[in-house]
Amino acid sequence: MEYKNPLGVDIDLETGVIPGAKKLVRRLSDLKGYFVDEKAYEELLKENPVVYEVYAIEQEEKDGDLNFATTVLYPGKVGREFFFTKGHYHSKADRAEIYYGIKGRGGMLLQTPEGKAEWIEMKPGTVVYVPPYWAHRTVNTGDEPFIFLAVYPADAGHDYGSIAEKGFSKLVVEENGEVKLVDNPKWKE
Ligand SMILES: O=P(O)(O)OC[C@H]1O[C@](O)(CO)[C@@H](O)[C@@H]1O
Ligand SMILES: [Fe+2]
Repeated sequence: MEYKNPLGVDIDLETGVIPGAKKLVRRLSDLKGYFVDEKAYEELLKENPVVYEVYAIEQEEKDGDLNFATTVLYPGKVGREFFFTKGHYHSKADRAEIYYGIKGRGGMLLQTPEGKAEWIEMKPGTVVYVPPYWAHRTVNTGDEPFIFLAVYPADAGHDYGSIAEKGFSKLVVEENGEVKLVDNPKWKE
């Protein structure tokens, strides 16, 4: 029987970097059509800031194996919408996921395929259980990088389709200095 080698790796708790991980960078230009305020999007696109970076250690997409990744989600807004990750369902829809807050302030927006949304605030030490079938997006509501770890089935996959098309049923915005969940005007049942 051939066994894979165990791995121990230290996450840099200040920067979120995982040594030896695959790095993925998402700039504002990778998020075209995701933010509601298109005018504000076009304006900020002139700087095309990095919105988030992912450091992932991923296995072959086999049932029963696990991936883990840190995401460094930078502070910022497009109009009144806080910076967020694209958000996705899993290609194998019944795969769950665990998130763990490492640094900064933010939260997770989750939603069922029917559009029922939940918001879970996250700070260092928060563990979030993402149940099977729920789409999930992380949002930086603070003014420093929001860093978290995610552990997910190696065969979960990422289904971006319907979120890229319709977004989530709720937006996470700043209103009078508060974090508010408001209905997404673009959301069509
Ligand atoms: O894939 P998204 O929605 O852009 O999120 C960024 C990353 O966050 C994770 O959910 C966990 O780090 C990755 O699976 C994903 O690629
Ligand atoms: Fe996921």
